Amino acid sequence: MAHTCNPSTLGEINFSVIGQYVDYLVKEQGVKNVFVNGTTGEGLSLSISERRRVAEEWVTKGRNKLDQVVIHVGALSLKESQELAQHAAEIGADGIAVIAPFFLKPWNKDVLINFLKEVAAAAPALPFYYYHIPALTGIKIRAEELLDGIQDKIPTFQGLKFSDTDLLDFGQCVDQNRQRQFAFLFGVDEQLLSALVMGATGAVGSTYNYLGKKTNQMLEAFEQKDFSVALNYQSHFLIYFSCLGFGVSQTKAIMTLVSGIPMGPPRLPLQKASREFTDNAEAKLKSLNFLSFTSLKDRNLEACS
Ligand SMILES: CC(=O)N[C@@H]([C@@H](O)[C@H](O)[C@H](O)CO)[C@@H](O)CC(=O)C(=O)O
Repeated sequence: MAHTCNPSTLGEINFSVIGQYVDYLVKEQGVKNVFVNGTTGEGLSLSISERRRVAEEWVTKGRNKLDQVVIHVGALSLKESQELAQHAAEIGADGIAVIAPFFLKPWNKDVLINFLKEVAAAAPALPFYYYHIPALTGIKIRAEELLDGIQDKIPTFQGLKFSDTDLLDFGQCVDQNRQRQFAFLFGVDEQLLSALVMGATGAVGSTYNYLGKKTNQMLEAFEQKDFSVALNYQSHFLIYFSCLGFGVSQTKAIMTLVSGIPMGPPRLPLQKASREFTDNAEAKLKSLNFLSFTSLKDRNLEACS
């Protein structure tokens, strides 16, 4: 999500750079799938009308350029979630994703499914993804448990966006659904290689905004069974970047440095990355020759916007 650069205000969204952002992802990073209004995009910090407008911009500006625009429509209010789901269908999005409501919480799998089912029903023609991110929602229901029989309740269920480090749970999700054509999209970028081994079919993450090209090279090495090259990418780039800091504010600062597109500060309660962080990041990026990209490769990666 791009904001204007005035940290003393609410952090208004700078819609005008979304077209440029699409072009950057496609041409410079080889990323043609986007996940809009999720964690990195601070979707839960936006008003409903802002979320609608951001979704519209990505769908419009991405037309004939992006392969898939999936809109995160999760909200604490079922009605708001349904409104956003319906809106995503109306504007021609390719899918919707939903996190578990995290204030008044579903206390077991069936209750959570009941909530998800009602949201999915508001957009009955759109593929539906469950966005599993327990560290942020506090909902610890295992994804493997949730997936058991989910298509009977949610016929549009298409896959899982798994943003958790529990690779046992992830592996069981894959293993127990081998007969189904689900997408298993992994969301902990620094563990992607391990998740590929467990059967991930794609990845959604913040770092693909600026490491898409490098990650595509890792995916290619993995497909070629060139594991030492793949491991080299994973350790040199993703683990290295985790030392820089992977918070939403830091991602925006790094994205601005690498892409040249002003991402602006995040909205309160998040704080802008410190000057010290940005200077340090810039020096490291320069030493890695990371401040320019040229060629591209198209893979099953999604950037979070
Ligand atoms: C908690 C968090 O922000 N997780 C990120 C990761 O991409 C994360 O930034 C990365 O693995 C670095 O830790 C994504 O899973 C979030 C994401 O996909 C989104 O923005 O919706």
